[in-house]
Amino acid sequence: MKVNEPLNSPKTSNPQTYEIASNGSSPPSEGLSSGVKNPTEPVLSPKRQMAWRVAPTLAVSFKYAWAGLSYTFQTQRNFRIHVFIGALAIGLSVFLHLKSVEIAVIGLTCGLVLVMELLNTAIESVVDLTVKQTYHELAKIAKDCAAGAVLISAMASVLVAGLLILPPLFSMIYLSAIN
Ligand SMILES: Nc1ncnc2c1ncn2[C@@H]1O[C@H](COP(=O)(O)OP(=O)(O)OP(=O)(O)O)[C@@H](O)[C@H]1O
Repeated sequence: MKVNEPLNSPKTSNPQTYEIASNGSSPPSEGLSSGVKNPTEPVLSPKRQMAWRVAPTLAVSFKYAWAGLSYTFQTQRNFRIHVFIGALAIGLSVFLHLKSVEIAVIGLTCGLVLVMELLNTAIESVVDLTVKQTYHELAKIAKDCAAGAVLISAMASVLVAGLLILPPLFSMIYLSAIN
């Protein structure tokens, strides 16, 4: 796609043009060195000029991350259920003296479910921000796919728990019943 000078730049009699790659990536900056600004620059700038606010320090970044976790915990029932089940699974793994690598796999799987829930919440918020209370087929696809991602991760965690936790748990219950 041919792109002329950015809208906010002064018009010249011989406007320079550059090619935007068909895959959407930005053109090389060397070709823009003669005063023609790349219109995508504010978006791609490390300073993120499109952002309303950028966290100035690492501590502030953590504060915002905690705010996201806190929001999701308070508003999403499924997230609270997954936190509870995850804590239970890791607690049981330690109680049953599973191998370190097994506890690590269970921890990673529980973490994956929580991450998916957080991303699901983020996507829901962006979709609601975009379409508000109107129906849109693409909004439905975005939300349904995000919910599907959570479902897949939850099913994987059930499989992992079934393989790693249930056998030693049942043998412990069986042994304590016959003794
Ligand atoms: N703006 C919209 N346009 C079209 N369909 C929508 C829209 N908003 C929601 N939906 C449909 O309603 C379903 C439920 O929406 P909701 O916002 O509660 O997402 P959800 O993933 O079910 O939420 P949660 O993860 O909290 O259970 C979506 O999966 C989607 O199919």
